[in-house]
Amino acid sequence: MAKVGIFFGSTTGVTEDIAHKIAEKIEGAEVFNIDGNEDKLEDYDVLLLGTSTWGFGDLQDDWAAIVDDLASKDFSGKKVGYFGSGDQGTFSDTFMDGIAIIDEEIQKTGATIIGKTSTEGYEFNESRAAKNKEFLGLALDEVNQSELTDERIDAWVEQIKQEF
Ligand SMILES: Cc1cc2nc3c(=O)[nH]c(=O)nc-3n(C[C@H](O)[C@H](O)[C@H](O)COP(=O)(O)O)c2cc1C
Repeated sequence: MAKVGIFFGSTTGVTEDIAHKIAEKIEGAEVFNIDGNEDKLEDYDVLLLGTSTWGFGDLQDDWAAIVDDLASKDFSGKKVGYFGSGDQGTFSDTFMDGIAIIDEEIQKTGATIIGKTSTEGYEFNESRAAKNKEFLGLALDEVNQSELTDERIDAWVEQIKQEF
């Protein structure tokens, strides 16, 4: 069975809670704060990377501290999925941008990206994490659409399990 590692960066705990919810649905998955655990990324076949976005389109601080190191890693043979939390109302021009900043580096590692999702059902102007009506990963908005979070997680986990 594929070894699944879930790594989050979270400033106020929102993405951390989401990481644990995802872990509950994937047998054997292990959860880590990316802060201090960057070296553990190597140990898993499937990496689920979770971040929030701060400032205007800035990566969450703990990810920002290590994101430049990612490009030098060899993740060929690994599958990588992204999940993020953001606010599509107040930050409608930079919704979920953090995911895209991580993805730019992961693209250099040889990993296969899994878990893209439709942008249908969201209302935002711009997102670096959205292309051709698809997000690079799972987009969650606990500020404006918290009632949709559980069903979005369920659907995404079912989707990525098919892609492991
Ligand atoms: C000052 C500030 C800036 C933010 N900037 C963005 C942003 O640019 N894009 C976005 O999608 N969300 C933005 N957010 C929303 C947070 O990313 C969101 O609340 C997130 O769930 C926080 O997750 P965390 O506690 O795991 O860090 C911002 C929130 C605050 C308070």
